[in-house]
Amino acid sequence: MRYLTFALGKGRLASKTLEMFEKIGITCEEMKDKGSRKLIFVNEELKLKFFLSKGPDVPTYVEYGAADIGIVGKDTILEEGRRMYEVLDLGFGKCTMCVCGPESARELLKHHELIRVATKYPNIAKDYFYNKKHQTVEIIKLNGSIELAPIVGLSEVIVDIVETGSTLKENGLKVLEEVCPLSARMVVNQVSMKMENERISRIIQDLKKIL
Ligand SMILES: Nc1ncnc2c1ncn2[C@@H]1O[C@H](COP(=O)(O)OP(=O)(O)OP(=O)(O)O)[C@@H](O)[C@H]1O
Ligand SMILES: O=P(O)(O)OC[C@H]1O[C@H](OP(=O)(O)OP(=O)(O)O)[C@H](O)[C@@H]1O
Repeated sequence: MRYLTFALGKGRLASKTLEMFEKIGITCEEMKDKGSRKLIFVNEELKLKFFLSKGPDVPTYVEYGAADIGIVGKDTILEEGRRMYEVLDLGFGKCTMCVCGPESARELLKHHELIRVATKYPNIAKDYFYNKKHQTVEIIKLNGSIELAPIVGLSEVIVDIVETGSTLKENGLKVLEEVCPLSARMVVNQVSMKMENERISRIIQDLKKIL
């Protein structure tokens, strides 16, 4: 039997992902060592391999078949646009993609003014403004601390993830429009879904029972 390989993001979703797999008997003791710098873990008995990558790289590993299965946020799926099957909404990592800014930007959005939009998610922002709202905007890609942009005058608004809303609140910004709800998803390589259908379907069925 060949190894079934899982790509997991190193960030926020990691601990909930491991908890979820543990509930259906998929475990890897070694992975629980938080201090470890190891990136690949093997469960010889179950013939499983897990590796830890940056969240946005999970779809890349899955599309190319370096991983059979990935666990990743819906935001990353939308942003990366990779060819793979999205098979399950895992129900954790819930948050919302939003257009945010100071209250004063509400009018600019309403009147479809040519505004600047700072974001870590340029494809999601483009799709929202161009395809859904038919509004021309200038998109500026940032890599983090997105809330800074409207405060320092880089952009009028941002497109970013809102979970509790505290980052917005502490920086005097508001949700102006909601783009889409997000949560963690299980994704599967298209060839693996055929070649390893029995094992993968079993995992999906087991997960469905506990979700
Ligand atoms: N408050 C939040 N901020 C960001 N992401 C969140 C939040 N709550 C849940 N998520 C989900 O967790 C996923 C992983 O978030 P994380 O912050 O670990 O980033 P990442 O995708 O690994 O990227 P990076 O390493 O560039 O920060 C996100 O893609 C998103 O779906
Ligand atoms: O609504 P909240 O609960 O406050 O969470 C949302 C914040 O968390 C994320 O940032 P992250 O911590 O990943 O930092 P970064 O943007 O600097 O990478 C996101 O980009 C928001 O800034």
